[in-house]
Amino acid sequence: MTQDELKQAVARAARDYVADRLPVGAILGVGTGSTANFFIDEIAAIKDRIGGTIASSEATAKRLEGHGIRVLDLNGIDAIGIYVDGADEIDASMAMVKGGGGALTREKIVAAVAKTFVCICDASKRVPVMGRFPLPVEVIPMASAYVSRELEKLGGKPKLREGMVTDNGNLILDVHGLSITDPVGLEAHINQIVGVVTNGLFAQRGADVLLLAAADGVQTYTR
Ligand SMILES: O=C[C@H](O)[C@H](O)[C@H](O)COP(=O)(O)O
Repeated sequence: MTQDELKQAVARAARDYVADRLPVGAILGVGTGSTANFFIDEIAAIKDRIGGTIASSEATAKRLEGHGIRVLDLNGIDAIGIYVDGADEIDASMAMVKGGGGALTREKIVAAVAKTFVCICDASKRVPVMGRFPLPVEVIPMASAYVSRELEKLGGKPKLREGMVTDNGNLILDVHGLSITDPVGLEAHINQIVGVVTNGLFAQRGADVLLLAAADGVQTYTR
């Protein structure tokens, strides 16, 4: 199976998960990226039972609206039942690296509000130790050089993502060369550097459910 076929399979499994578990009329959080895009296309078929969605990026909002799926303002709602999103890496503790598409901050906000975080991935994303995928860090533009120096002190090699401005008007530093053996500690440590908006480690609030697609089918893991 190609990687796209695996993404399609896991997106279908996530649609079924939502159809089974999200109460009719409840709010669904929707992630960003190529796997999330397959999921958005799948949920068009069940849009009448979804009360509305919270999008984790402008691109996701546009795709949802293209299917006639209602996109709401997070400030107008107080609960999200399920949040479905992809990841760049996920480890055995269900901690993730996210932000390959630059949407990490809004994704982290939606994840914080959601009752259940369902991560959807193909099997290539599951790793024993995270860090091979460069860790994205969203920074306030005027602080990018300072934050880079601070990240170097942690042993990383930050690289400014060329041509990328986030939906929030900020920059992304991709930190190479980390071996993330303490995801919770590293997430907290990087987030306290002045000028960092947030980093792509989702460890303090990891996934609750992982739907993982491999050639022999989609497996479900729970935290
Ligand atoms: O900012 C992007 C998100 O964190 C994505 O969920 C992540 O990069 C995975 O994307 P994809 O499904 O395209 O591999």
